[in-house]
Amino acid sequence: MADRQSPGIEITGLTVGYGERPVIDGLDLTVPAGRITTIVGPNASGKSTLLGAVARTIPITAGSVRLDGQDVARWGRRALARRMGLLPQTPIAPEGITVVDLVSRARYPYRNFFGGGDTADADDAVAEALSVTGTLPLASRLLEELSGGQRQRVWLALAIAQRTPLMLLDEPGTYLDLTAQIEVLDILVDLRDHAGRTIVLVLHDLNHAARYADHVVALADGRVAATGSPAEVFTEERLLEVFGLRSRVVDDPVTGTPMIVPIGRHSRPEHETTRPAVILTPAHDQKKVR
Ligand SMILES: Nc1ncnc2c1ncn2[C@@H]1O[C@H](COP(=O)(O)OP(=O)(O)OP(=O)(O)O)[C@@H](O)[C@H]1O
Repeated sequence: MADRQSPGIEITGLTVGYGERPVIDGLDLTVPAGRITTIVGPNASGKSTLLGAVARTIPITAGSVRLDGQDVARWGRRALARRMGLLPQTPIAPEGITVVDLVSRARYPYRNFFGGGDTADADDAVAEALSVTGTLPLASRLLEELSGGQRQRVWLALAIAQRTPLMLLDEPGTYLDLTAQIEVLDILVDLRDHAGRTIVLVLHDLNHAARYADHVVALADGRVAATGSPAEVFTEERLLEVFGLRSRVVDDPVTGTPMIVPIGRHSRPEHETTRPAVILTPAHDQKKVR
């Protein structure tokens, strides 16, 4: 499944934050090579900060991130960008850029100082990325004129066109309808299986994480609260502990992986509903019915 180029990540003693107080303090974590790892956790638990620290878009205070056993801090920008690509939660594009021009920027790390020197298959990489993400028909459109979901697909195309052995994706399903979210996750499985990529993605949808992850990392308050297979991490006890979420965990009828059924304050099994339904009619004429 994984080719020899797939890097695993080894994070040791990672401390990172934005001011005085670190968001992540002394975190140790191993991410397996050639697998899909999902990072889950409540809002503000440090998921994006962790991805940013791995990709070096956020400076770290202490600790190390090693890829293939090598400290990424020693690599220059281009060398790093040939090994890993980060799709952030809210990527920023220059104004007035077309889809094809934006996706072509993925090839920047392979060009030399004069703008040449990319591998012969550069055009293929861009065309293939546009094709698998369904954005080929949008190629000549301006990015700012696209819908949120179309834009999200274009950003994914950019990450794919970079052809890095390690892909870091922060909520790649944002703005996408359910069919498109599943399609994106299926594309990531293809990239793992056929291109041997190591994929790390932040997901809020725990059922998607349970279905698609080989490995799950649950963060809480900047620390690793649980790590392991979906079956190991997604238990009713852990979900309560990490997310404060009451739930039932059952077998997904399609895949057999854990399926999380949340219990809200107003969730009651139908047979326990004893209150009579109220038919809303003008106030003077309300009837209660069984
Ligand atoms: N640029 C920033 N400057 C200052 N504090 C920040 C910055 N970015 C994030 N933080 C803080 O760091 C903490 C972790 O944020 P982070 O974005 O990593 O969480 P997250 O788990 O990805 O959250 P979410 O699920 O809401 O996207 C939060 O308390 C947040 O307020």
